[in-house]
Amino acid sequence: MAPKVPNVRLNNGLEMPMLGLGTYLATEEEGIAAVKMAIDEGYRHIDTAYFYQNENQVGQAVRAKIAEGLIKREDVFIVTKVWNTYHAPEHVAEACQKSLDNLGLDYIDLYLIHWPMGWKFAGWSADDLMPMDANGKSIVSDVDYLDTWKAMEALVKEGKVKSIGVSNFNSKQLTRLLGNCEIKPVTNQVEVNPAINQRKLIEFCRQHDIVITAYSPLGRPNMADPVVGTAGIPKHALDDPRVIEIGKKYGKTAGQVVLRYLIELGTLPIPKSSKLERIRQNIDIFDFKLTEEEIKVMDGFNTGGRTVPFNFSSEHKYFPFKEEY
Ligand SMILES: NC(=O)C1=CN([C@@H]2O[C@H](COP(=O)(O)OP(=O)(O)OC[C@H]3O[C@@H](n4cnc5c(N)ncnc54)[C@H](OP(=O)(O)O)[C@@H]3O)[C@@H](O)[C@H]2O)C=CC1
Ligand SMILES: O=C1CO[C@H](CO)[C@@H](O)[C@@H]1O
Repeated sequence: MAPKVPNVRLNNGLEMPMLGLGTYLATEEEGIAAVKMAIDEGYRHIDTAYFYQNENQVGQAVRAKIAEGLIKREDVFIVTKVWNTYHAPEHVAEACQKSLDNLGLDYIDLYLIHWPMGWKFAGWSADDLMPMDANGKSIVSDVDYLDTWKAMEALVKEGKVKSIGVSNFNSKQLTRLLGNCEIKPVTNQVEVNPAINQRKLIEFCRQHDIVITAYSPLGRPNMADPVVGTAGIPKHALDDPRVIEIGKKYGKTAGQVVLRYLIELGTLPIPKSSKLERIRQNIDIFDFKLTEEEIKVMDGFNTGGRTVPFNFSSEHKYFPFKEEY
């Protein structure tokens, strides 16, 4: 039987599976196959984004599994995100509708502001998503994320999305949002892995009843990314003999130990894989627990180094990574 993933209760009373499938760079046939395999293996939470240009594939896979009778729509938690070029309130509803159309679904479980920084609107096609100046810096817009948020709240009221949240927000930005919103964000999706364990941001969010979704939970081993390359990739724990040794004790791989560590931290990891063996492994982490000693070993990898530093937008007034957390 496929492992069952526990749910967490969100601050709006809805539930969200504690682990999901990441899909960045899983496009075309690979994307469809990965999501189908994941659903077969027990995943009930899928993370995508307009920016990934694979909502269509995610939707195809989910709808196929519904048609097969394996799941019902309400059994699966679909997360997608409004991209930086669509922050103007007049673009948010259209961006959401495009995501719904791409997915072929009539509601989104969780819709996130992908980054706090708004960029210049350049169009709706894949080529329009990264407006850059001659120096390779993103061309900004001055939209305030509080205005974007109001448009997100309207989507909840219209029933197009069940929950809303943010991604890549720091604690100051969250504080400002919490002081100016009608609907609280249910999650902040940020990078969390042993190299950047985010203990302070996790504690801050816990105090405000916001769950942390952990992106790049494995530190993107061997992944070449067209946006940030491999330059930002911090040394990860996967090859470390101590982590491999901890895994042996439980009959688990180093990857499973890393993902379990993120669960112990209280986060919701969304590892990406398109390979059946890893899709299976990455969800099979709910039958063991790390000891305090083992958690200390994992804490020892924390350097604060980011896989996704996003430096080309560092001059934006809402660039999030200049604050400590
Ligand atoms: N909000 C945001 O700004 C961001 C959100 N995200 C989201 O988070 C998801 C996960 O993060 P991502 O950046 O993809 O990085 P991950 O840390 O999930 O790493 C993915 C890479 O690790 C490989 N891999 C998967 N499982 C294992 C394993 N058990 N052992 C060794 N290697 C493994 C995958 O290869 P293979 O497929 O060949 O198995 C892939 O190359 C994204 O896919 C996306 O959905 C990510 C970045 C930013
Ligand atoms: O979600 C994401 C996936 O990774 C990309 C580049 O590394 C990011 O731009 C983006 O935020």
